[in-house]
Amino acid sequence: MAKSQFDFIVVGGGTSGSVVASRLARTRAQPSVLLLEAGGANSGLTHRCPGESSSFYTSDEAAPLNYRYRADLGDRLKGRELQYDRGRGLGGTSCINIGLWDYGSPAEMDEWAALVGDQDWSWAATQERMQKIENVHYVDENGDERGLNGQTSKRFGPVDVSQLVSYAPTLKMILEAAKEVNWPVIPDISHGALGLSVPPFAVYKGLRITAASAYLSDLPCNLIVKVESMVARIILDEGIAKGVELDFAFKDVIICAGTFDTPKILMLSGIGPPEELAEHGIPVQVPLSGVGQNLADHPSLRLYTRVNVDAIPSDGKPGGDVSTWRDQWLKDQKGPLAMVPNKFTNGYFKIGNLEHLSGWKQLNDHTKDYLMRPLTSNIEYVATIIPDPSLLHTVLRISVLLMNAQSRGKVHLKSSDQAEPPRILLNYLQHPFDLQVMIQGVRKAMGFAQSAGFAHGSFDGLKSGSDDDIMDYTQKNLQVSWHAMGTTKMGKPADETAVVGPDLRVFGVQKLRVADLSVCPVIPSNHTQSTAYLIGEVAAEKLIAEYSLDLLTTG
Ligand SMILES: Cc1cc2nc3c(=O)[nH]c(=O)nc-3n(C[C@H](O)[C@H](O)[C@H](O)COP(=O)(O)OP(=O)(O)OC[C@H]3O[C@@H](n4cnc5c(N)ncnc54)[C@H](O)[C@@H]3O)c2cc1C
Repeated sequence: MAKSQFDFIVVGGGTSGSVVASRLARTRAQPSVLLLEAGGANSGLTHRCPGESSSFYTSDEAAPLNYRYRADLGDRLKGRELQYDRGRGLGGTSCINIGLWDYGSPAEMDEWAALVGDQDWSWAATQERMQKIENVHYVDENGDERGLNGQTSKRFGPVDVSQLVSYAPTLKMILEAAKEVNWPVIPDISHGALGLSVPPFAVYKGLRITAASAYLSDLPCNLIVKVESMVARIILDEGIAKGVELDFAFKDVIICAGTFDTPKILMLSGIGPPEELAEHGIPVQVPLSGVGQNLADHPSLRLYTRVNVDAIPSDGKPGGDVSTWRDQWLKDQKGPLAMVPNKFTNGYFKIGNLEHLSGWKQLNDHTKDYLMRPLTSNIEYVATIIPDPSLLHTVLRISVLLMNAQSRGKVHLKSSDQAEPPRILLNYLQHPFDLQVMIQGVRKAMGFAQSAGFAHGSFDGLKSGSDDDIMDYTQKNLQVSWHAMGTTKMGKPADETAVVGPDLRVFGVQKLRVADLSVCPVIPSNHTQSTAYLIGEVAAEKLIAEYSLDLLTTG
C-alpha cells in the first residue's frame, strides 16, 4: 500500500479531535489534514434524538457507537466492576452523552493556568473561547426560539445549545425547595457562581448536537477523514513523530483518542512508564512515567425518594406512548422527543467545615488552600423529578457527584496487542477525604429532600444518615459519571508526573501533541464535553499561531 503525506495527522475524530481537525483545515493556509477515526461515520439519526439521550447509550442501537469498556472501581468499592461507556465513531463520546452543557468553573481554570504557567487556560480565556465554541439559543419547552429579554444570542460558535426561558412545574418545585433550604438558585450555571440552576443542553431544532455535526459537516477538500481506521502506534524516528503506520506528517501528529485510548496509543508506541512497557515487551522510546497515571473522575451516587403524587403536576407523572413519539421524531424531528431533555436542575456546592473532616490532615498545604477558596466546589447535585423504573411512582432523584476528588486511578495496557481494550482502574474514594466529602454531600441532599416540597424525606435503600449507613449505601451504589480525565496530564517540564506541556506537546518527542480530556491537570467542576471542545479549540489556536496558518501566503 502506498504511503501518504499530510501536513497534520489527527488521531481520533471525537469531541476534541473534530475541533482540532476542522479548525486547522479551515485556516487561510489550507494545510492538508488527515483525521483518522477508529469507528464509523455515525451518519444515522438515532443517536441525535434529544428526548432519548438519557437512555440512548445503554440501548442496543448504541452498541456500534460505544466501546463499552469495563472499569474496576477499586478496593474501597469492594472491587466492583462497571461498564464505562465511551463513544466510537465521528463525534466520539459526544454522540452518546446526555448533552448537559456547562463550564462554570473559575476556581479550577485559574488553578489550571497557574499550575501549567499559561494564561491561555485561565477562566478569563475560557470564557472568551466559549464564545467561539457555543451558540446559545433561548427557547421555550417546544424548542422554539424565544430570545432572552428580547435579545438573541450574541455568540456564533458551531455548538448550538438551548437554554429554557420558562420552566416546567417540576423544575419550579425543585428550585422552590432549594430556596427553602437556603441553597442559592442562580440564573446561569456557566457564569462562575455556586448554586442550583437549570442548565442548557447541546440540542437545537429537535436534534442533539455532536462534535461531528458541529465541526465535520461540509468538509473542506484539504481535510481527509478516514473512518474505521484504528491507529495502533505512532512512528518515531530519533525522537520525532513522523506519522502513524502508512500516513506521514510534515508538521504535527495530534493524538485525540480520549482519556483511555490516548495513553494506550502512547504506551504501544514506547512512550510511557518503562516498567509497564517492559512488562509487555515494548521497547522504550521515551520514558514518561506519567502516561496512564492520574486518572480522575466525578464519582456519582444516585439517591431516590418517592414524591407525593398528589402534589406532582402532570408533567412529572409517568405515562406516554414512546413508540409513537419515536416514529414522529424520526419522520420530522418534532414531537415530545424533539424537546430539550431538560427536566434537570444542577449546581455546584461547597461542604462546610472541610478542615474538620478526617483525611484533611493528609492533604498538602497547597491542596488545602485550593479547596478553601470560595469558588472551589466539593459536590455537584443533579436533581430531577421522574417516574421510577416501575412507572408506578414518581420520584425525586438526586445525583451526588464528587468534585475535586483526591483519589486517582490508572490506565494500563492489557498486553501489547492493539485490539485489547485498556485496563481501567478508577480507585474511587481511595483517599479518606473523598469518602468524608461524599458522606457530607449525601447528608446535605437529605436536608434538601426533607424540605417542605418533598415531605417524605428518606432515600430508598439508605437506612439512616449515620456515617456507617451512608458508607454502606455508597459502597454498594457508587457509579461512574463518564467524566474520566487526566491520564496524560499537562504540567510544567519540571513536573515529573506531567506528560504534555501547556502547548500540548508530549515531553521528549518533537512534533507530537495530545489534545483531549486526558490532558486535564485539575478536575474542572462541570460536565466535561465543554472542556473537551475547549481543549480542541486551544490546541488548534496554538498550532495555527505556531505555523502561521491564518496568515495569507504570498507565494
Ligand atoms: C453516557 C455518557 C454521558 C455523558 N453525559 C455528558 C453530559 O451530559 N454533558 C457533558 O458535558 N459530558 C457528558 N459526558 C462526557 C463527555 O461526553 C466526554 O467527557 C467527552 O465527550 C470526551 O471527549 P474526548 O474528545 O476526550 O474523547 P472522545 O469524544 O471519546 O473521542 C475519542 C475518539 O477517539 C477515537 N479513538 C480511540 N482510539 C482510537 C485509535 N486507536 N485510533 C483512532 N481513533 C481512536 C474514538 O473512537 C473517539 O471517536 C458523558 C459521557 C458519557 C459516556
